Amino acid sequence: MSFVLRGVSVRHASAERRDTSHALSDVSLSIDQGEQVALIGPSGAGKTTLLHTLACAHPPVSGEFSAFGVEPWAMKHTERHALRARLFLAPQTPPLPPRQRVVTAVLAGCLPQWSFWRSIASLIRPSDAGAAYDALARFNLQDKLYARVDRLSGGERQRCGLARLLVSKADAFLVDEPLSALDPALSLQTLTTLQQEAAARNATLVCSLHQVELALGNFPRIVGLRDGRIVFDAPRAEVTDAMIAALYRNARHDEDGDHAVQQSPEGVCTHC
Ligand SMILES: Nc1ncnc2c1ncn2[C@@H]1O[C@H](COP(=O)(O)OP(=O)(O)OP(=O)(O)O)[C@@H](O)[C@H]1O
Repeated sequence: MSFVLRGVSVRHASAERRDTSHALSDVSLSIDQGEQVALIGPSGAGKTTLLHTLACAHPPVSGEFSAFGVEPWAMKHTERHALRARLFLAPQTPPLPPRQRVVTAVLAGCLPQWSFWRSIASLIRPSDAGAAYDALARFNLQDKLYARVDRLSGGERQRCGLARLLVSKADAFLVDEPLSALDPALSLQTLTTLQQEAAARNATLVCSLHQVELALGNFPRIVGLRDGRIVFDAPRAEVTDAMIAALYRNARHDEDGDHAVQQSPEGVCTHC
């Protein structure tokens, strides 16, 4: 089992003190090694928080959480650090130093398995440019190997961040909205590459997506989150249009207070 959460609640350390709500509330979830799971839900639902919790970045305020059979928050800091090397968290906006060459940025994905001295040496002369080239080629970015990161487009930067994941040796890929800067054709190609890599090494893939169609069309298991809670956790064949509509229903009222607005997953008002 990759991850087990039982009644997990998470509160952001930077949340306002008077704000007593939780970013995740009473979340229970089990994810097997090698499973591929899509997280969907409206903005602010808690998808990123859940991914960060799985990556051992946020300690739960209550509940039980284990990753690969151990409890990260009961471990020593150094042990937890070692555990994190098995988890690759790909944020929506990858933290790539702007003046760095793409090759160096991609090879940062190897740092958890490299020695200190090899890591330092690779900053001066990339120690495995071939691996970076191969990873970039899977996203059609091989010609950017020696480009500077700040000369990449948003979509290229996003795929450069994902190429890091390919060179890592992680056992779980935790990927936050990997397609937000990509056009539809590139989105499908990028998602396919991620899924193929996860399947080839039996890595667990948990991926948050705003593209509900892509989630339903490509992932065997769908978890719907809203207001920090799991609304449904089902095989894709069991996810109905009504479940999706309820997940994204926006019950806010306009200024007159009498016009309930419903939003589709793409944020288009379907009521008017
Ligand atoms: N650093 C933070 N400090 C305080 N509250 C936060 C922080 N990050 C997120 N939150 C709050 O936690 C809740 C869940 O946010 P989260 O980013 O996990 O949602 P999300 O589903 O990933 O949203 P989106 O689809 O917009 O990225 C929201 O209410 C958000 O305002």
